[in-house]
Amino acid sequence: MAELIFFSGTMDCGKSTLALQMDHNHSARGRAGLLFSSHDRAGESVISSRLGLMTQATEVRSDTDFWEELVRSRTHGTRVDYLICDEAQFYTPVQIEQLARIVDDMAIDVFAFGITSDFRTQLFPGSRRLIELADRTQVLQVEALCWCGRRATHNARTVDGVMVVEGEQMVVGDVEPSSTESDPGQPRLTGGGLDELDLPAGPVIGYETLCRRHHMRRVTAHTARTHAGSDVPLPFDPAAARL
Ligand SMILES: Nc1ncnc2c1ncn2[C@@H]1O[C@H](COP(=O)(O)OP(=O)(O)O)[C@@H](O)[C@H]1O
Ligand SMILES: Cc1cn([C@H]2C[C@H](O)[C@@H](COP(=O)(O)O)O2)c(=O)[nH]c1=O
Repeated sequence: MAELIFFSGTMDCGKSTLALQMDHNHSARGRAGLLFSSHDRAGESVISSRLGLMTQATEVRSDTDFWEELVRSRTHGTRVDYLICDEAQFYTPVQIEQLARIVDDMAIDVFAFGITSDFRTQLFPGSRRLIELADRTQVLQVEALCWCGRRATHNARTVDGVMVVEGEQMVVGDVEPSSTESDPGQPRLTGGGLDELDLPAGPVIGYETLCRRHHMRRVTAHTARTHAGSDVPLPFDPAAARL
């Protein structure tokens, strides 16, 4: 029986790696798959993993109709047994419904990968629809960690190193290595969009995975280091933080 499975987790927990591994394992057994992604950090029409793997994929745009895509593929005689759908948080709810219909009416497996919530801890509309419709939602086993060592459950956005809780829901970007204060290679925001070629113009946008406690208290690795290096107490009770 075909299934719609949503593999979810925070940023940087290995979703794209798993997406490429699943494609490899299924195709190695003679199954035929189609790969999709949307706004991958590495550019258009690819699925890229931080482990260095990168594979060509069809870019999902706001007007992409998965049902039409599949009908077209089949009309051209292409066999399709499964779909790999990365960055699924960026798909529209209607596109998620198309994926569910493909599972039920065409008996094609759909493996979707994405983060559930944004930097404000609110569900992406596409992820919400996936949680509502998926046969199974599977949280990835590999856990991203908060700077405090706890399991990271939330994604924080930083602007010029400062955690923010307001702004556009979608800004493509990467997690900052916690050891660097300011990475000139990080994406910058210019005029409402992301433009890596125009580095000096806008603020530096970064992401960091945090536990809920530190997300709610807005304590990033940088904030914690700053406070640890001074006499200023952390903005919370350290005894409570150990709980
Ligand atoms: N240099 C490295 N050595 C080993 N593992 C790494 C390295 N860099 C990244 N990873 C692994 O890759 C994971 C991120 O994989 P990726 O598929 O890009 O994540 P996601 O798609 O969830 O954002 C990290 O959690 C880590 O486990
Ligand atoms: C939290 C959050 C993330 N994003 C963007 C940043 C990245 O481009 C992707 C997530 O990619 P990953 O492979 O899971 O690391 O989503 C965003 O646009 N808005 C957010 O709130």
